[in-house]
Amino acid sequence: MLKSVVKLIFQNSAPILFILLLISCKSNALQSLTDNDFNTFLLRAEQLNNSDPKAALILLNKHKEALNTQPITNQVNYYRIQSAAYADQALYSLSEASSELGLQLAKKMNNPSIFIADLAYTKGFSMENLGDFDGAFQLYQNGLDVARSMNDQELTARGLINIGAILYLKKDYKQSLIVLNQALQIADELSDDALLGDINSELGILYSYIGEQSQANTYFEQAYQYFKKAGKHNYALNSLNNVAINHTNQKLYEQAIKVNRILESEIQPNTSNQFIASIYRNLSRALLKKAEPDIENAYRYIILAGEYVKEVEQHFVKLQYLIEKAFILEKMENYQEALLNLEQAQVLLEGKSSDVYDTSALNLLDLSARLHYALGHYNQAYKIQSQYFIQSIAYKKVRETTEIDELRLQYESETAQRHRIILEKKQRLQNLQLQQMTLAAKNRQALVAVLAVFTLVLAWCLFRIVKGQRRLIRATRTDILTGVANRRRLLELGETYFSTAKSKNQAFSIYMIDIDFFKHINDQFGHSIGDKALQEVALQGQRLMRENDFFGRYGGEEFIALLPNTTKSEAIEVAQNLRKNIESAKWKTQQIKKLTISIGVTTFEQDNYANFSTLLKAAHEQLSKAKQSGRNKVSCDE
Ligand SMILES: Nc1nc2c(ncn2[C@@H]2O[C@H](COP(=O)(O)OP(=O)(O)OP(=O)(O)O)[C@@H](O)[C@H]2O)c(=O)[nH]1
Repeated sequence: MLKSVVKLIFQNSAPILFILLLISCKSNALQSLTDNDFNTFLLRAEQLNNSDPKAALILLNKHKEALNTQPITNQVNYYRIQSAAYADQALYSLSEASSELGLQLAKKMNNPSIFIADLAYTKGFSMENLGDFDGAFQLYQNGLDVARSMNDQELTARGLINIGAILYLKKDYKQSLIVLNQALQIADELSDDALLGDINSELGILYSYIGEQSQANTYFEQAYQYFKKAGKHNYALNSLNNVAINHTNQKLYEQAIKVNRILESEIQPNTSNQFIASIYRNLSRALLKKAEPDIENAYRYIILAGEYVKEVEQHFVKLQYLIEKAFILEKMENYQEALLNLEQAQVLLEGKSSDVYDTSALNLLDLSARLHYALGHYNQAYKIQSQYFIQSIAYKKVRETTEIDELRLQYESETAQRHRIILEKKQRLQNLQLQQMTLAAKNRQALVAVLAVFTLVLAWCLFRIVKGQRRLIRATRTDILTGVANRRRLLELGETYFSTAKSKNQAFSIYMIDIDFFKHINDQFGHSIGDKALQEVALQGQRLMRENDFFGRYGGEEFIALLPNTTKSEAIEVAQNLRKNIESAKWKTQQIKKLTISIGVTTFEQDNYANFSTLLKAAHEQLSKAKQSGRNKVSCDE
């Protein structure tokens, strides 16, 4: 079965070794097999592919001679398994060719078959990895049509996962989120651990793309657990690799190093080049960036990674490797060699217009300008820096048009950050130009004009940065629908209140609040009335809490209240008061005659809970108890 969504794939040794093995096995090939024997062998190959794709390929090749005598369905099935095994070894060109053979043969079949969907996904996956996103998207869509027409839920979910991945690669994050959630719904119904692992992986990557790194980590960790449950060791390790990359993205370099060391110890002779390269590249990056950089080892690992990158087919991996290496060489003050690496990277970048290359292109320009500056090529540095400035603005614009509001703000902050860095660099260059121009007295007037423009741009950009950051802070803390604090803000505050309570030895209580039978409101009056009800409850909830308490929306129809310096008995009293007031409230939304809420209460006192998340979990449990005991109730911990 194709595990199409995992981006870093395993179990591949050098293709040359693999070809030698194929040749050596050829002499043992069976000349002919009965239909039944052939089917049994295909089943074995498919099972083997789960644990060792390389061995599966050897087995498949052993029976290649018998293929021509087989019915068409068996032949198609053969290519389906073979192409999946190639993809699992990150041998994408071979996988693409094999799945194409399967699809050609499938045209001759009398009945439609789910094999076609599988083959289309595999071919699409290989194309995706080779950089052809549009082609891949089309194939995923074809496969999905087949899966749907045959009413195959698992394959439908796989199609959605594939499409979700292409969507985020094409920066359509909102649509990607929607499609992945459709897949999640199916996977939940099927309780399919492997599928759930895949979806969590993809959601992790999507969240990481939109800058929600801690949420991304949660998804990667969940993916790890699902894959372990599904017995997919390699995929579980892949999720761990994603965790490590995420740590690096979050600047948690020591943690990234720790996870990478675990991954390093898991490298086997048949681990894929792509995966080994990824571990070494990530280690190198973390070693370079940690508080006390270990440049020597960072260089050692990037060189090691280079040995494996050579064998990797993915253009993008090769490109990133060259840029990463140039970053290290810069730190080693080996500017010339760093530039040589960037020149090679530039060659790889040429003709690539896909969005995926945007950040690499920006990194390349940024570093290149720095290197030229360090080498004293000031004009060149200035030119490249300006190019960087223009491209990063264009990059920002493309993003702004395609994203939902909150995401856009996220990027505004990133762009503002980039602008700040550009400004700093521009300022450095400006100083430099100043020196040059001072020497050339004739150009003094021009210099003044340039400086004036720069100053204006500088002031304008600073103004934008401050404005953008303020807006961002507000938006990232507030729930869009109700205007009260959102989940992120609540969790941040909860952690703070918890540590204050712990250090001052004070009590701290929290409520987990849920509207009873809220689904009925949506079902009866529609979602927009449901939304209004949520807004009103949020308003009332905020109003009915005491001055120092904090009330916000946790998500869906769930709210949380944080009550610092509040003992259990006080908390219960306030909760009952809140519950009664909601029960008897008059609602502005006419359709709502009456609403009740259930409240789970937990109190931290005398170190009874280790941290905020266990306190929150306990409040959730109490909420369930309140629901079970009839709703419109307050339940508290012992
Ligand atoms: N209108 C609206 N509905 C939402 C929103 N978020 C979640 N919901 C709905 O809230 C409902 C929650 O339903 P359930 O979890 O089944 O619970 P319930 O009907 O409140 O019943 P109990 O909690 O068991 O008392 C679902 O129908 C969701 O679609 C939202 O932002 N707006």
